[in-house]
Amino acid sequence: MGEEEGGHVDVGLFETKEARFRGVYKVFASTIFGAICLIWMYRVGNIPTVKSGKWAWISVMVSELCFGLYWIITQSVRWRILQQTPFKHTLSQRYDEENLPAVDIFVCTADPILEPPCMTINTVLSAMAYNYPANKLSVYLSDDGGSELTFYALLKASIFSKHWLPFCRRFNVEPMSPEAFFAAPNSSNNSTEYGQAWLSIKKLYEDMKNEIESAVARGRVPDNVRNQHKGFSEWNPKTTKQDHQPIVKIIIDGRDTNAVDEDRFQLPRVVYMAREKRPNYPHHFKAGAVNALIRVSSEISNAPFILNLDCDMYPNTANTIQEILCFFLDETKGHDIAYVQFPQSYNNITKNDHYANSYLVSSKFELAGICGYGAALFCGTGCFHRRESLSGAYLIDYKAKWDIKPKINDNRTINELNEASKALATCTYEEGTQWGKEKGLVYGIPVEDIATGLVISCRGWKSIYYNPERKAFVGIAPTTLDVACLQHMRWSEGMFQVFFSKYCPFIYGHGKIHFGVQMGYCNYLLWAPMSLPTLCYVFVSPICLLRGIPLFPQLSSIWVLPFAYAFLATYGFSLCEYLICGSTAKGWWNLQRIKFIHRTTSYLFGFIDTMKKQLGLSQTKFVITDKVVTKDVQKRYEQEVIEFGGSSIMLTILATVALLNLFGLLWGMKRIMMDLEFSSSQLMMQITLSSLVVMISLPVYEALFIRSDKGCIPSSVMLKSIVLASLACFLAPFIC
Ligand SMILES: O=c1ccn([C@@H]2O[C@H](COP(=O)(O)OP(=O)(O)O[C@H]3O[C@H](CO)[C@@H](O)[C@H](O)[C@H]3O)[C@@H](O)[C@H]2O)c(=O)[nH]1
Ligand SMILES: [Mn+2]
Repeated sequence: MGEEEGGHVDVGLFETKEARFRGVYKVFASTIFGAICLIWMYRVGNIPTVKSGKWAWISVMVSELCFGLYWIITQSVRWRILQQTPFKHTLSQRYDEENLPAVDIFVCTADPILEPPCMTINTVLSAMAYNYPANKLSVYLSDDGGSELTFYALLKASIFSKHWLPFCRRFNVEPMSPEAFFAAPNSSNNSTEYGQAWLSIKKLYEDMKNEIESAVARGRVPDNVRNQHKGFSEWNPKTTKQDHQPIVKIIIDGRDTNAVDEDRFQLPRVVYMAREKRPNYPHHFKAGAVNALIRVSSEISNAPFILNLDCDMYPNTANTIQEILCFFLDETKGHDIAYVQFPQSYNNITKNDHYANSYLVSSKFELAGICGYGAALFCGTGCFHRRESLSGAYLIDYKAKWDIKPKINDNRTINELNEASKALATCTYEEGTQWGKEKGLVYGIPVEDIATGLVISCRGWKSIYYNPERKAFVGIAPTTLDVACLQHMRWSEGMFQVFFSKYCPFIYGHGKIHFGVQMGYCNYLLWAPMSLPTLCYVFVSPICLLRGIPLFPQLSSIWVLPFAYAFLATYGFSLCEYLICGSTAKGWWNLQRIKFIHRTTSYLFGFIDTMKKQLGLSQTKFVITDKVVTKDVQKRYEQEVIEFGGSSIMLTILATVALLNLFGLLWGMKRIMMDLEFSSSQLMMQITLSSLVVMISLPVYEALFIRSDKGCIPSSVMLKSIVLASLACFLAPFIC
């Protein structure tokens, strides 16, 4: 039964294959579903009639109802996992350079301190170095920081590109990001042509990097440079991140035949944009930036395909554009495709991934599983869009227009183009228009990407999730718990807001997207509320343990089986999935810890913030993640030591849960040892649960009581959590 043949679904420029063994999985999943139903039956049938323990029982029952329903919702993404294979060679046979469509690449940055300009230009340089006809390639940098430092860095990068691009071309360099390339161990040999070129290009890079970094350290660009480029006249002492006029500067003009590299090959177009910002106008964060880019680029190059990138996510493979064109240009199915999303990968993951940043299982199975129903999640970066789909078109109205000619014959001067574009990047431009609603990225939600992807899918478009063997885009993952929690808080909050908004997949998507996609979205949209049942479980169970109130069947009862089976089977399966992705068992254990931490802290605050927003008590915000690490922190990161610190409320909750379960465990053990008459086996499952929490919290105890480095938990948090946990023990008789 079950083993399905991985058959060909179609032929053309790309091929789709279904993963095997899904039939076996369906049988397995039904056994778990059976166990969940039995657990629910047990709970409903055994509600205590006496007062003591009744509410605890009911709260655990409701939690289990939530866990069960959430498990059911997450099933759709495991039923039809698709793998895509593009045929680049067929593409190159059918399309010569002349016929290939133009591509616009957007890079977003928002703060020269949190996102160092050197990092940003590495992304720009990698994008410029795509192995793609330069006259068809334009790179736009949106600078929401409105910083002359970023502009300066981009100017420097445009000069360096004249050497870097030929170097990449000559030696087929990958990754095309100079920083990543030089950081990788290399076997350069000074005597070879490559060795010589390597040395001299490295020196050029280091010089440029030093100049940019020292300007950033001083906080301003050198005066002599300022006089060399008239672009700097846009900045004056009053210019701030929140208050400045629109700035658009074409740095390399794609039409200019003199804009060539040292091998006299044409350079791709490079444009700097800082949209207008005024304190009394909402700017809608990244969504606002991308929408301004969509308009500005339509004025300058108007390429039919757009690649969206975060400043920290650099292109890692030179032929990616050819690969995605295989999807878009496929004769039979290509015209339905709105976007092609790649997984997010990071280059700073440690061996056992102690912040669980690699999202291995999501990337390999879940996201590919949603694609099984014809849709992909838009994840903000590493995504190629068809311009029309991003500008609000419905599939029905769309006529294949990919062969729109790039605007090479535009006779306007650079200045005229700059000025015309500026008008599209003002604060007032969007007033009374459909931008942010029907057009472009959706406003008002901190995960603009997820909401936008959903809206596009509901307009009839298909989308593809493509996970190639070699990572196509590589970024920087958070290196402290604080940043990781902030990011997850924004995500969980944003996604829960989508659930609550008019974009709720079950309502907005009803009849427009497959039910499997609706469920697939909810896998992520419901992170925030799932914090409540988790917290209930890890608070109520140890408190009842302290009071000697059993919440689970005793070991001799047959009802233990569904509990044990549901637990062991789901976690066993999750471990297998993780190991199949090629990581370690310790990595899986770390993932469980981080999930536990997020569910008890980040998601709780994400939930609270969503509620506040629903009640009109707070506004949408987007906290940018810090991409800079100090040496000290970097060292602990490499040693896989968790960097606590940051929000003390989150840490207090975390420490209180850890201590409460420790108390519960010790007390429960004592009960068993002292009171043999007491049916100790009734408490065994609670003891097991608390010991699991204790085991997973070992680094928390360590950070509370043993560590003394800067990444430990501060003593004020320690005191607060001891008081809170003791109070909970003390109040236990009144709570349960
Ligand atoms: O006002 C803003 C705020 C952010 N950004 C840019 O948005 C990107 C993502 O910001 P980051 O702080 O790195 O957030 P992440 O959590 O790493 O980003 C993920 O999640 C976001 C939604 O929460 C998506 O927008 C991103 O594409 C996705 O990579 C960065 O390039 C920023 O420069 C702006 O351009 N303007
Ligand atoms: Mn990021």
